[in-house]
Amino acid sequence: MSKTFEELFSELSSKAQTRPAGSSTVEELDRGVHAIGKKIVEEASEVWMAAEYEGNERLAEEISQEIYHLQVMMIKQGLTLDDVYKYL
Ligand SMILES: N=c1c2ncn([C@@H]3O[C@H](COP(=O)(O)OP(=O)(O)OP(=O)(O)O)[C@@H](O)[C@H]3O)c2ncn1[C@@H]1O[C@H](COP(=O)(O)O)[C@@H](O)[C@H]1O
Repeated sequence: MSKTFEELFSELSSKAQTRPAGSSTVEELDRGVHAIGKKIVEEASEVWMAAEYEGNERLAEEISQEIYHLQVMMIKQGLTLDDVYKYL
């Protein structure tokens, strides 16, 4: 099911609070900043490779994953959307 950036952030924030069993977000938050940072870097390289070699469908998917991991980092560190938006 598709969602907006804001809807995803709201969903992930709720999962961080309620910690439902089986949530990949809860697992990633528990792995910590170092592990989340590695996912962000890994996905960044996948975005790059998709743009160069794999076509726009794959690129869109990789960008969605990067957005997801960036949002997990925001939540881990207690950032709000406005904390980031103020720099846009
Ligand atoms: N959008 C995402 C999302 N994007 C990425 N991921 C996680 O990131 C992992 C993908 O990382 P990898 O790139 O290592 O996986 P991969 O198999 O190598 O994938 P490719 O890059 O090769 O395509 C997945 O296994 C998920 O754990 C996501 N996990 C959850 N969401 C959404 O977050 C919400 C909450 O999910 P849960 O916390 O699982 O309930 C739901 O709306 C989900 O759709």
